[in-house]
Amino acid sequence: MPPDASPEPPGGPAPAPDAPTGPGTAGAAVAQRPHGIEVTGLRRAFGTVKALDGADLVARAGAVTALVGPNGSGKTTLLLVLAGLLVPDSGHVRIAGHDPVTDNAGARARTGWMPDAFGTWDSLTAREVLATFASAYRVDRATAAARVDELLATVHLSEYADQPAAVLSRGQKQRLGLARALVHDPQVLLLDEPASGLDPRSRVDLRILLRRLADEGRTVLVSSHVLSELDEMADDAVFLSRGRTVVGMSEAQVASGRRTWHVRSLSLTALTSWLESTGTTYRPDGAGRVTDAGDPAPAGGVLVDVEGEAGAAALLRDAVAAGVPVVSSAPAAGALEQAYLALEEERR
Ligand SMILES: Nc1ncnc2c1ncn2[C@@H]1O[C@H](COP(=O)(O)OP(=O)(O)OP(=O)(O)O)[C@@H](O)[C@H]1O
Repeated sequence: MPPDASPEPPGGPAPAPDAPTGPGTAGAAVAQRPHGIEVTGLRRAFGTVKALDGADLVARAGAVTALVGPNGSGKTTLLLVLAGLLVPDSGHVRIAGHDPVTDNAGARARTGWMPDAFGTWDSLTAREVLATFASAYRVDRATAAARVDELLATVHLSEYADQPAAVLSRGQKQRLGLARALVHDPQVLLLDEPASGLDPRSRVDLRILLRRLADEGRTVLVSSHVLSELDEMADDAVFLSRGRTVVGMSEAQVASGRRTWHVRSLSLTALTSWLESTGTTYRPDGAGRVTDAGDPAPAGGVLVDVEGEAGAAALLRDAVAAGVPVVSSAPAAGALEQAYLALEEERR
């Protein structure tokens, strides 16, 4: 049996979650909900390798938080500890107010975990896989049957409901893994590289679903190497490096940092002359966008570093006021990617 496919959480079956969504109960449940994820000073070593070396993290309820870091920085180890599947050496963890070490069942009842590769029992049908997990989480039969059908539809697997999981493609298994993570209506979602193996349509669906789950008041923590994807879905970001949190940022902080913008003009000469006259440094965009080698005023673009979105707005305003025929001005890369690269640069 794959390690992540255990139907029964370690420490015994989880009690039913305390976040009912039925009519008349949701408001009270939301009001009582403890908030998000809190991690302080988390350490976990494998022999001499310090996978987590004093990591701190806060992920808010009602928001999608991106967990970002290079290979081997400890993201999966952190998610395994949060999911109650790995005991830390030291540190403090709260999942919706519950400690996964001292109250493993309580924490896991409130946590939906999607590993980077979802191992299923290949002889069970997709419906049976979800029903088995629902039963392990003590979801009552009638509720479970309805929720399984609803989740299969949500992840576009209804037509495979009665097919053995063995026939599912990698991307379809990922989607089944996402449904599995949601089967007990958890308050906190932990997703390790959820988009890997998904086709473009499924990635868009995933983004919309995660936004909806956060809007419902859940805490969503998602790791991915595809920063452009995280950019589009995350409200906050936590950067991990060598087992430590290097920085936690809100969306507003990420947007206000120094970033490279790509500015394109109908006349490259007019643009570069104006930038030089204002003392603004720029770099060629490397795109070879000159439209006509013989054109005395070819169109083209440059890269300019500016302070946040306010700096970009000021640059555009001043260029247009000076008569530069600007046709576009946009970030050269996503905010998370630029923040990540800047941090990497600092660490060298
Ligand atoms: N079970 C294990 N036994 C020994 N070392 C481990 C184990 N799990 C993780 N490590 C080590 O701990 C460090 C952190 O690994 P982890 O998988 O948490 O990183 P990651 O940020 O998820 O990496 P990636 O982005 O490549 O998935 C790495 O040096 C890794 O080799």
